[in-house]
Amino acid sequence: MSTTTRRVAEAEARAMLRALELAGLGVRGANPLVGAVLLAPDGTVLGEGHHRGAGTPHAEPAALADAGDRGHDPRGGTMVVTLEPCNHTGRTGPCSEALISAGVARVVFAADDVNGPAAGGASRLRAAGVGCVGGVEAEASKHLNERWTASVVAGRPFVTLKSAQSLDGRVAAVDGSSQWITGPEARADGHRLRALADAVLVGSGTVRDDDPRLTARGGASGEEPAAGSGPALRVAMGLTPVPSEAAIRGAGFVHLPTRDVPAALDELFARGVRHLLVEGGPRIAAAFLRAGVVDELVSYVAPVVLGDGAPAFPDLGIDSLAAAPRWSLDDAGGPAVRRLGADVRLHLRPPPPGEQAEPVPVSDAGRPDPR
Ligand SMILES: NC(=O)C1=CN([C@@H]2O[C@H](COP(=O)(O)OP(=O)(O)OC[C@H]3O[C@@H](n4cnc5c(N)ncnc54)[C@H](OP(=O)(O)O)[C@@H]3O)[C@@H](O)[C@H]2O)C=CC1
Ligand SMILES: Nc1c(N[C@@H]2O[C@H](COP(=O)(O)O)[C@@H](O)[C@H]2O)[nH]c(=O)[nH]c1=O
Repeated sequence: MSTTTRRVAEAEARAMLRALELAGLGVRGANPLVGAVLLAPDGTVLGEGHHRGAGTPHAEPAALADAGDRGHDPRGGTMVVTLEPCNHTGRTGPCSEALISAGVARVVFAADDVNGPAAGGASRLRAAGVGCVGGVEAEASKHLNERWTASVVAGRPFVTLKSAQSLDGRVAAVDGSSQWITGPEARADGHRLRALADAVLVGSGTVRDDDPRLTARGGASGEEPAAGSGPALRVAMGLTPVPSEAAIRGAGFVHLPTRDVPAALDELFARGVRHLLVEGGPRIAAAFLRAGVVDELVSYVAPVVLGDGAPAFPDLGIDSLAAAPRWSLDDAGGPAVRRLGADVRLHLRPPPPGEQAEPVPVSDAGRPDPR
């Protein structure tokens, strides 16, 4: 191997590690976390980019744009990216075509794209004469997007669970009051979570007790959302009819008269939901946890003790510490632990599939089946 070839190979290896770092700046949801670094033929960095969430440019066009902003010519360069470039028009155009048009000569990517409609970028690039190498740091990229991949393979939305709880893990006081446990900064952040999702879901109990609107409003000031600032759907789940005067009703309202979590996810997926935010209440949260479909958890913890109020996640059937799943802090999209006013925000990822507690069979009453 010549010195130049070795230098370029080392630059590509470094660029992949940087691309993985950039990927982690994105937000979890309907799309995977992806980062990209564009190199000149001699290995110099021309541009960097990452995907910032569904509907925004993918990592490769972001890196091309960054190179353009820095006055660099991408022609003949190498795009180093953590996921196989997409080959379809989804919420944005195909990255394979963007790379071909830009005159990029070589693409080095980490993991294959498991998302059927988007896959095939590598073949398209090779057919256009672009050198294409996959599998570099593939395990690191797969680890980053483990839960997103699981949701795509299962053909269901990516599920974010949110809870706003007290120091002792309660989401309501004994009398059912819960507004507000957390302060304005944490609630504003919760509204940003809503805006990121395609749908926000609560159970019948929350509809009855809170009469929530579930819109993504401008935080503490409480103004209504700008048109199109999501979520597209507001969902009530449970057998109880939703009163005609309920605040959740209106354009984008869906009632799912079921207690079956997989059936609810199927229905929402069929309606185009790729990212679902579950806002509770506690029995719905527990049902999604029991079904093993929670892909990330955002918990806002307030410095208040509520004693015997409703626990955040009841009836999980966990009877020993050894059987309790241990979540890990997730720094994707910003620090996993953040101070928001008087409260703390925790961003967590579930244990890997092999270490998950088995889904608990659930009876018709929505409680764990004692069998
Ligand atoms: N602090 C926080 O973050 C939040 C707090 N809350 C608080 O929680 C309390 C309400 O709690 P809760 O009644 O548990 O509310 P839920 O929203 O969890 O509603 C529970 C109801 O959901 C329906 N349901 C649908 N599928 C299932 C399933 N698989 N398993 C169990 N139930 C299912 C059932 O109603 P049906 O009979 O119609 O089928 C059930 O009674 C209120 O005090 C509210 O203020 C609520 C949300 C967030
Ligand atoms: N109590 C509580 C939350 N509760 C959630 O907010 C819902 C009300 O939404 P809306 O009607 O749109 O304002 C409520 O039903 C529940 O899902 N959220 C928080 O960030 N902090 C809190 O302390």
